[in-house]
Amino acid sequence: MTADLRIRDLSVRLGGRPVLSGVSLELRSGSFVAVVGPNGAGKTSLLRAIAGLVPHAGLIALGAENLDRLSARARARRIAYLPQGHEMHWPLPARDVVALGRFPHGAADPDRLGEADREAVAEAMRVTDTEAFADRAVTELSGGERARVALARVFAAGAPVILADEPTAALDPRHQIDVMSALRARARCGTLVIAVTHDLGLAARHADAVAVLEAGRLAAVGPPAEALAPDCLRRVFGIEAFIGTHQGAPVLVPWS
Ligand SMILES: Nc1ncnc2c1ncn2[C@@H]1O[C@H](COP(=O)(O)OP(=O)(O)OP(=O)(O)O)[C@@H](O)[C@H]1O
Repeated sequence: MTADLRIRDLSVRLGGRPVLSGVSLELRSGSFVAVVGPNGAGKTSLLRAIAGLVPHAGLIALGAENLDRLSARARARRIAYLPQGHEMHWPLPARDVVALGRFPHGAADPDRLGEADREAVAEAMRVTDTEAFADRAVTELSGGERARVALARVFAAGAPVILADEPTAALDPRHQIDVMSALRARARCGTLVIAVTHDLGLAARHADAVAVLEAGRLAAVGPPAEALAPDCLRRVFGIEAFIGTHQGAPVLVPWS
C-alpha cells in the first residue's frame, strides 16, 4: 500500500501554548522528506501529531483515509514511528526488539514468527547493519548500535509511512550515510519517509524535499536547493553556509 499524506491547517497546543500553527503539507508516497528547523520549532510535535500521539486541530489524511478515524492498530500498520532518543529499558535481544515492528501485523511472539515476519526482520537487520549483535541485549549496546536496532524495528514494520526523529543523531559518519541511504532506498520502493534532522548537509544531500519549520510555522518547503537557499538559512537559522555540489549532489556546510 502506498499513499500520499495530506496535512491541512494542522495546529497543536501543548501546555496551553501553540507549538504548531496552520501547517499545511502535501507529501508524496515514494519521497524522502527532511524536516528541519531550530530547537523548539515544532519538528517532533509534527511527527507526533502524524503518529496520533498528540491532540491536534486540522486534517491529516493518508490517501483517502483520515488518520484520526483509524484505530491505533490500523494506524500502526500505516505509520512506523522512530521516536527521538529511543530509550530501551528491557534487556531484550536486538532481534526481538526488531520483531516488535511486526506486532501491528499480528505477530505476538518473537520466537514464533511466520515466514513473512522473519524475512522482514532479517531484511531490516541487514540494511541497518545490526545482524552482528542480533543476540545481544539492547541495554548492553552502544548508543549508536541501539539507534540502528530501533531503526531496524521501524523498517521491519513495512509501513507505507516512516516517521524518523533524528535517525542519525547518535551515529558515526559511515552509519549516518548508510542510514540516510537506507531511508532513501526505502522511499524509492514507495514508502513516504519523513525524517527530522539537525544535519542540514545530510538533508541537502539525501532528501527529495525539505520542510523548514520556524516557531511552529512552515517557513519553506521544496527541493533542498530551494528550501535551504541562503536567505532561508539566514532568516530561520541565523547562519551562512557553504553551498556547492560534489559528484552532482548538493553539498551544504553550515559555516558561520
Ligand atoms: N509536553 C509539552 N508540554 C508543553 N510544551 C511542550 C511539550 N512538548 C514540547 N513542548 C514545547 O513545544 C515546542 C516544540 O517542541 P518540539 O519538541 O516539537 O520541537 P523540536 O523542533 O522537535 O525541537 P528540538 O530540535 O529541540 O528537538 C517547544 O517550545 C517545546 O518546549
